[in-house]
Amino acid sequence: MMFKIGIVGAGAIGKEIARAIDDGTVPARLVALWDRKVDEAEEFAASLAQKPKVLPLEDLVKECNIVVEAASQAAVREVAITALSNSKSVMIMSVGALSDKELLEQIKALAREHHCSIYVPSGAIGGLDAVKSASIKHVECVTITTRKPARGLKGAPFVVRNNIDLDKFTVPTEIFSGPAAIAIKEFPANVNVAASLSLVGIGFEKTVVKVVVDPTITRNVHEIHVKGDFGDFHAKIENVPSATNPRTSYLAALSAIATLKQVCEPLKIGT
Ligand SMILES: NC(=O)C1=CN([C@@H]2O[C@H](COP(=O)(O)OP(=O)(O)OC[C@H]3O[C@@H](n4cnc5c(N)ncnc54)[C@H](OP(=O)(O)O)[C@@H]3O)[C@@H](O)[C@H]2O)C=CC1
Ligand SMILES: O=C([O-])CC(=O)C(=O)O
Repeated sequence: MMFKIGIVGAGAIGKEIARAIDDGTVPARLVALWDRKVDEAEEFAASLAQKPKVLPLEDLVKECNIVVEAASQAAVREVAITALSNSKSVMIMSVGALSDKELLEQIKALAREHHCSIYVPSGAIGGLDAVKSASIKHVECVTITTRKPARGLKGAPFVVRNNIDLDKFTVPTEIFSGPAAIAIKEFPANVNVAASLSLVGIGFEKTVVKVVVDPTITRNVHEIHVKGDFGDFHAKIENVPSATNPRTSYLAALSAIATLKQVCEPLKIGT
């Protein structure tokens, strides 16, 4: 069966995924895409060989069998519920939205009822396979420290509300430390990775997130530490920011592409 994919959100991640389907990296058809900037989406769609239609969510969902959300946390509810209610699987990039337990339970129930899947790519981090395995037994603590240059944190609600002038920092400075449940609301476009980590590990309340503004780096760095019955796990990734959105690491788009490839191919590797 040739998978038919629709993408909601044609920004840094959505466009990269679209190009990977268009050039055959993902063995599927890109049937439709949607973005609230409709004119830009039309122009982008026309630049692709597969000429996907630009359709609002309700229509897009009817055309495809996998719906990709690459828009925003606010879009997740509508995208996931519309897709799953129409018996279409969904891949979610704005994972922070799943800290809402009711929403998570609702979409899991819909997926079961309609025999569909909800895919959450590893995004901008590595090591979720190990954390998932470790979590079969007792895990004591999970911490993720996210370091970004000032431009990678601009506009975050925590930064805006506290009037933090990110450009004034001359040395790496921790501006936030707290549970993932709060971090993903305060930094919705910066720490979706902490949501994925919470979902596979010890949950949104116990996972600790630290956010550091670092004027000495140009990359988005995530460091993970996990301790449990299995031993200790340390991982550090230094991500190149995407060309069009400095908050988003390039690896997040590559991870989405790799996940779609895995969905479309028979061989599944990794925990
Ligand atoms: N899981 C992970 O590891 C990672 C997840 N992310 C998350 O993935 C998502 C996509 O990231 P990215 O591509 O960099 O973001 P961009 O801002 O580059 O692109 C998102 C696009 O979707 C549009 N959009 C937002 N809401 C809607 C909506 N309700 N309906 C239609 N279009 C909408 C935006 O329009 P407008 O510009 O008008 O808002 C924008 O064009 C973000 O939520 C981001 O935080 C990012 C990095 C890593
Ligand atoms: O891309 C990154 O480095 C991480 C990110 O923005 C997120 O998880 O929301």
